[in-house]
Amino acid sequence: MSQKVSPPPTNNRIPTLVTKEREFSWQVATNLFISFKYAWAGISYGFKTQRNFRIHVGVCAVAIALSIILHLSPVEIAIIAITSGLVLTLELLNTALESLVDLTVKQTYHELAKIAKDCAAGAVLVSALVSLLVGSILILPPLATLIISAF
Ligand SMILES: Nc1ncnc2c1ncn2[C@@H]1O[C@H](COP(=O)(O)OP(=O)(O)OP(=O)(O)O)[C@@H](O)[C@H]1O
Repeated sequence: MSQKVSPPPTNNRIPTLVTKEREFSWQVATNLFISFKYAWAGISYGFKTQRNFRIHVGVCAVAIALSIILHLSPVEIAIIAITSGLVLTLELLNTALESLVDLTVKQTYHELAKIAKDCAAGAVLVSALVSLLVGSILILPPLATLIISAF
């Protein structure tokens, strides 16, 4: 089966897409404070609209709190913080990608839209499972010791 292949972009077309002015953007943050404001708006949108994001925030907060209460080593706490941060980051990227797909195809079915959304959701799931595994390995033994010693 033959497939149509587009030619590579010619050199004189590339610079228009890579200018500092970002002419295709509707608005550009003018300073660092405004950039933080928009980043916070994204996190806030994720928290308000995505049930999975709220669940992950809760689970990550409990995992980090437990690792501090159980006096895990700084490296162990850092590992739990990194894996937690990865899950939350991927959840926000998943939300961003969902919005982009919806913006592109609206309410029409498209096989590529399905692949994009399924893969993004899969990335979140992989990170959540790894995070669960890491949390269980580091938190469960000292937690079990604490519970047993209490009886
Ligand atoms: N335009 C589309 N074309 C084809 N399949 C789609 C389309 N929109 C959604 N789907 C399918 O429906 C599933 C659910 O879509 P949705 O937009 O809720 O994404 P999601 O990643 O499951 O959402 P969330 O992360 O919020 O649970 C997608 O994983 C995909 O398989």
